[in-house]
Amino acid sequence: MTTTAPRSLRVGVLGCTGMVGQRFVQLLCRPGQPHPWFVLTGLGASERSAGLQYGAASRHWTLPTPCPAHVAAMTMRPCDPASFTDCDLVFSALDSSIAGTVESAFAAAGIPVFSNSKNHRMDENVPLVVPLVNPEHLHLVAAQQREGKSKGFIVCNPNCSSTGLVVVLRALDAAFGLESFIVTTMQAVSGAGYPGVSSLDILDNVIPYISGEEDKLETEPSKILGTLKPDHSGIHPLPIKASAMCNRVAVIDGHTECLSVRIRQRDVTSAQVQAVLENCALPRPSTCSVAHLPTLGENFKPLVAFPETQHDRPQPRLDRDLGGGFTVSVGRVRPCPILDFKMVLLSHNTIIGAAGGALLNAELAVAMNLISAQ
Ligand SMILES: NC(=O)C1=CN([C@@H]2O[C@H](COP(=O)(O)OP(=O)(O)OC[C@H]3O[C@@H](n4cnc5c(N)ncnc54)[C@H](OP(=O)(O)O)[C@@H]3O)[C@@H](O)[C@H]2O)C=CC1
Ligand SMILES: N[C@@H](CC(=O)OP(=O)(O)O)C(=O)O
Repeated sequence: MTTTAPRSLRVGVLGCTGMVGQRFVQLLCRPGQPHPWFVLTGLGASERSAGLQYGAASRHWTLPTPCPAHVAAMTMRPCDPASFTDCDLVFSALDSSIAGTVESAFAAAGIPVFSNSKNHRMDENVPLVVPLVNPEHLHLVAAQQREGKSKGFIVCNPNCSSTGLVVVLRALDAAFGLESFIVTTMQAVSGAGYPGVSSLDILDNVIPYISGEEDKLETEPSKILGTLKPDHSGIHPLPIKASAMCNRVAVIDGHTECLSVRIRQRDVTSAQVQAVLENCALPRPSTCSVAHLPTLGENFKPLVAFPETQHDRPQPRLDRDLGGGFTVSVGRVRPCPILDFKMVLLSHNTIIGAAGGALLNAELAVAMNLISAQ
């Protein structure tokens, strides 16, 4: 099978007016460089936006590139499957208060859903996929299709802080065996959506609480780093102990995380850990090549490891756009006097941590022949 043949699937974006929804529009409709496989056909958000043109409904445009004129002129639809029957798949960037039921309704109606929301992430037969880490988990969708008697399904990407974290943890687990970790996050304001945290709360400040976040960082990595059961009915989670502390900081985009790990292998040096991170490669599932997905350029690197000489990296302003926002970065690798090693990592929360991750998951599903035109 090939992952490079041109395709033309019609896609919708649910929750298209928000921080993540706008990223979907940007990634799908780059000026002069439309997505080679996906044509943006349907846009949906709340009843407040239905019937408006996208340009008017998304008037709080938050990205530095303008909204493409042809998208600004599209008419918004309500988020029900009957309004998206012309779409072969949908991306969901819906508020979690509504995402659970809406996404289930689309899957039941036969429309595959690639979701950013937390609602279905830990469902037994829903794959929780970071394409740079566990692409083979996508095979779980067959169990959903059997159960729901529908060609629809739901694929989730994890919490935006879990995403960068598991790219690093996977490399360490594969090389040395991972036993436990402690992570402290410094999360950008774009993670809270629009309008998010008030400027009077966040300027000149750090807020040491993000509702529900620590629990996700302590549970999602075990599922993502787990093993697909041989009958593709679920995941055996990786047994790891985890502790997370999450903070909101006055950064626009890019989540920074201080990580300490305990590994199983003894007598490992910092130089060996550094070498493993520097040589981190894309996973190679048997069914397709992640390296040939159209959104990832030639020679894409999932992880950039800064050497000891660049001891003040990664930094969000300098490094969040590495690899177009799809590359995770790590630095300051050194021994930890309590666990074994400590380091700092960074990932773009609305690109690889949200819309970009879901876009790669959909490309992967197409490459694995899990999706057909309606
Ligand atoms: N921001 C980030 O870094 C990340 C976000 N996520 C998740 O992605 C999802 C979107 O996040 P984000 O873009 O930040 O959120 P925003 O608050 O910026 O956007 C929410 C979107 O949901 C729509 N919406 C709200 N209520 C309803 C409703 N009742 N029916 C239909 N649509 C509705 C809004 O439409 P309208 O404009 O019409 O109100 C808007 O399009 C959330 O579930 C979030 O948890 C996941 C990873 C990272
Ligand atoms: N809570 C994350 C973003 C987010 O929406 O996460 P989740 O999809 O897990 O609720 C942040 O604030 O940065």
